[in-house]
Parts: sequence; structure tokens; C-alpha cells
Amino acid sequence: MGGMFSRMWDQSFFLPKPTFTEDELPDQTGKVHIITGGYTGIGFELAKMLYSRNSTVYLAGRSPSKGSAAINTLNTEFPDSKGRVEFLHLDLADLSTIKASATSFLAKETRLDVLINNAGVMIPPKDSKTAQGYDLQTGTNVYGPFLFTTLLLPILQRTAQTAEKGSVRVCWASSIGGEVFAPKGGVAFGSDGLLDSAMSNEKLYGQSKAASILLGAEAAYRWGKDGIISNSFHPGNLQSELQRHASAVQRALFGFMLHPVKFGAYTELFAGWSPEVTGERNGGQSETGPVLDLYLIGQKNAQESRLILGEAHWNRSTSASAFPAL
Ligand SMILES: NC(=O)c1ccc[n+]([C@@H]2O[C@H](COP(=O)([O-])OP(=O)(O)OC[C@H]3O[C@@H](n4cnc5c(N)ncnc54)[C@H](O)[C@@H]3O)[C@@H](O)[C@H]2O)c1
Repeated sequence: MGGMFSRMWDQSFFLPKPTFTEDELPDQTGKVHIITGGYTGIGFELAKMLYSRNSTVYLAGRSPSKGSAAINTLNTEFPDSKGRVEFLHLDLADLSTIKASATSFLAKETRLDVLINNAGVMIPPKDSKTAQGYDLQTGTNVYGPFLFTTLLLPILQRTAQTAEKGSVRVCWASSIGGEVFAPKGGVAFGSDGLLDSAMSNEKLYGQSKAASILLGAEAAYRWGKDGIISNSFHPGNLQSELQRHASAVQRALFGFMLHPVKFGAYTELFAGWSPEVTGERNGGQSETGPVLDLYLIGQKNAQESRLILGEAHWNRSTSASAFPAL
């Protein structure tokens, strides 16, 4: 826990200069990327970076109007981009619609280079549920991304067969909340394999984000052999709308330590595109497979910022039993 607080302190007051920005990102012509929640917050800043480098970017989310507003902004800000930006309807809180989202993407594209599972919700009103009746945070942050990614696995695998080594990736947005509320035992799955929705809202958020680490690690373990890199990351503590459900007290307590949202996009850019991310842990394949988890402190030092959350929670048997169908 002490380490966690010192990292939180570092992130709040000693934000270093990012080392991998859009200037370092090679031209992305011909590459296809999906960012869930790509039309707001961190995801939208990342979309700008990718679109400015001629990428095809799908902004996946629930609101067509917010999607088209974001597309207009991108086209206005980057009129010279040779890329393409599209809205993809995706409601992670309704499992029954996710297949349609994946199908619609697969009907249009023949490759998928990077999937950024960025969308998430934090401390909505207690007892908010998904369409299927799961706790909203768990459904949106864990079950939805898990299903969406699984449906896209075949196209990721196909892309990895011909793409440059290490360039096909799935990245999962975790949070320092994953460490705060799951410091030792990882994730508290009930006997039904689901997160226990009787927990406090804050704990459920943290547990859902710890589950994102397990998902990232398990996906790396299972899909590394197919040439797919999977990692999870804490984007940083940022001034986005994620705090929309926070109380005035929570905002006052934490507001001062938040940084511009673009820094979170640098974290995602690093996780999804930096050549420093090789998918190999400790320089080679360990017993747990080619796992790389990121806990980026503004990318101060990739080596130093690597891992932490995943190291703390990674346990092959935990993730394997938690996600047997992966
Ligand atoms: N901002 C921070 O300080 C911070 C810290 C740690 C982790 N994160 C994580 O980073 C990610 C991005 O957050 P952000 O800060 O940009 O906040 P944000 O609220 O701007 O972005 C979240 C996005 O997720 C989308 N979303 C929510 N429910 C959805 C659903 N059911 N289906 C599809 N999309 C849905 C929202 O519409 C929005 O576009 C989240 O996963 C968040 O938990 C953020």
C-alpha cells in the first residue's frame, strides 16, 4: 500500500514529460483502430493523435450525435489527414447489442490493428444495472469489453499474421482504483463467477478495474502465441468527465491532483503503439506468459512504470478461473 500512495503522490505532483507522443508515432496509413468511448475524454484525445497520423479510427460508443460531433471536430482540426474516422455504435452495458457492434465493424473492415478498451463508468448511482441486470460498473468496465474483444479476436489474429511484429494489440483501461480497492487478493468474484454487487460503489469501481488487469493479463497469456500484445494501464489522474457522478466532497478532495486529459491519451498511445512495449515480461516469457501491464506515471520511464498493478495482482490461476471462457 505504501508504494501505491507514493505512486499516487508522484502522479499528482511530479508529472513528467511524456516520452512517446504523436510526434514519435509513425504514419498510420492503412492501420485500423477502435477506441471505445473514443468521442470523449482520454479516448477523444487519443483519436486526435491517431487521426493526425492518417489512421482509420473507429469511435465506439452509445451516442451517434456525440460521435458525429467528434468526427466533425476531427475533420476540422485535421483537414489534411488522409485517415478515416467512423462512429461505431456500442453499448457495453447491454451484452445483447455488442454482437451487432462487432458484426457491423467486421462487415466494413478486413483488419484491426489496435483495440483500446477505454470506455468506462465510475461510481454511478448505487444499484445502477446493465440491461442484463449486472452491476453497471462491472458490466460496462469488465463484461462488455470482454465480450466485445472476444468477438473481435479472429480479426485481430488474422491481422497479426501479416502485420509488423508487436503492432497488433488490445489495451485495457484499468485504474489506480484497482490497486486501492483490491490491494492483496485481486478480485472478489462470487461463487457465480461475477463480482458481488453488494460492495460499495467505490469498491466495485476498484474491483472492476482490478478485473481489467486480470483480463489484460489473461488475454496476453492466451493470445500472445497469436502475436497479439495485451496490456492494461492506469492512464493517470485526469480532468475528464469521469468524475461526473462524484460528490462535491470527492471532487474537492481529489480535484486538485488531476492533470489535463491529454496526458491520459499519451498513456494509451504508449500502451498501444510504443515500440518499447514488446509484450515480453522481464525480458522474456515467464511462467505466466508474455504479460506486460503498465502503470504509467506519465511515461517517466517505461521500465520503471511497467507493471506494478499487474505484478501485484497477477495470478494465473485467478485469471484462468475468473475468465474460463476467454
Ligand atoms: N480520468 C481519470 O482520472 C481516470 C483514472 C483512471 C482510469 N480512468 C479510466 O479511463 C477510461 C476513460 O475515462 P475518461 O477519463 O476519458 O472518462 P470519460 O467519462 O470521458 O470517458 C468514458 C467513456 O466511456 C463511455 N461509456 C460509458 N459507458 C458506456 C457504455 N455503456 N457503452 C459504451 N461506452 C460507454 C462514455 O460515454 C465515455 O465516452 C475509463 O475506463 C476510466 O475508468 C480514468
